[in-house]
Amino acid sequence: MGFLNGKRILVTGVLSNRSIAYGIARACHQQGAQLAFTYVGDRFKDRVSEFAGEFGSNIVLPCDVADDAQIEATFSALQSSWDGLDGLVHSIGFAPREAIAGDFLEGLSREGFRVAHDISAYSFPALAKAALPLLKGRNGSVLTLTYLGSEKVVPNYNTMGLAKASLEASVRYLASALGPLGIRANAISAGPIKTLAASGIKDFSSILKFVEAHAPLRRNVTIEDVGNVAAFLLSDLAAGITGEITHVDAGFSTVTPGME
Ligand SMILES: NC(=O)c1ccc[n+]([C@@H]2O[C@H](COP(=O)([O-])OP(=O)(O)OC[C@H]3O[C@@H](n4cnc5c(N)ncnc54)[C@H](O)[C@@H]3O)[C@@H](O)[C@H]2O)c1
Repeated sequence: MGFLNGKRILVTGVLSNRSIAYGIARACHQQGAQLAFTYVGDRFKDRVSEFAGEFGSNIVLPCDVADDAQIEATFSALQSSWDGLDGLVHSIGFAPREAIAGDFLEGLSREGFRVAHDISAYSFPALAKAALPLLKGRNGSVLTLTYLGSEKVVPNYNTMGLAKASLEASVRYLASALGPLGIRANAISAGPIKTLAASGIKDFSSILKFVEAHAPLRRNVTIEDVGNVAAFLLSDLAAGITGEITHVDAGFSTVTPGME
């Protein structure tokens, strides 16, 4: 028996066993949740199905958030397995490579900005909207993943920092829109973790070293650290928390590096 016993949670964004979404799925499974998963692109279907199997799930649905029709189809398909949803995990981010490398203005383009915001920011409220019929009446919640680069300048994060700022604003607007229905919206601002998405960011390993040297806990966080907080935020233990950005970053965002 765990604190998510009987809860049904849809997890997007599992791509590898290093994905933050994988850590979230594991923690939710350990706390007794039933899980469903999405994947992008047919070639990843088998891989995500294997991960789903690890967590006792056979609900694995295609969902490319760039495509409105796929978003709709995901929730119609989910409805044929589940009559309701208690949690939605949005663990999705993408920006074209030139938008997350080097000089901010050199890498800036209308198309790079559009894609980063479309995939990494718009998709969260869009998924929440599509999930609403299933979420209604169950006191559930929606959760996304953000990063410090929205609040402060982080080298190379560039256009993605702008997209994350938009994503964080959407958490507050979603909290306000969904609150009267008893549905909560939150984000975790995770410290840097070596995942496939993170490897797209230039010089990511130097960020990991810097955080380890300066964070109050003198270490980087893991997908277990993030997963455990996600499970808590998705549960009734967090019934009074909404519109909140919770930092799971070993305290890094609280210090002025070099002056700690
Ligand atoms: N790794 C970090 O250091 C870190 C820190 C803070 C926040 N985050 C955020 O965590 C989230 C998950 O990233 P991760 O680090 O686990 O990397 P990851 O590469 O494991 O996951 C990124 C996911 O985004 C999905 N995705 C990309 N384009 C998509 C699309 N069009 N439709 C649907 N899904 C799409 C990928 O399939 C993948 O599953 C992202 O929002 C990322 O910005 C990561």
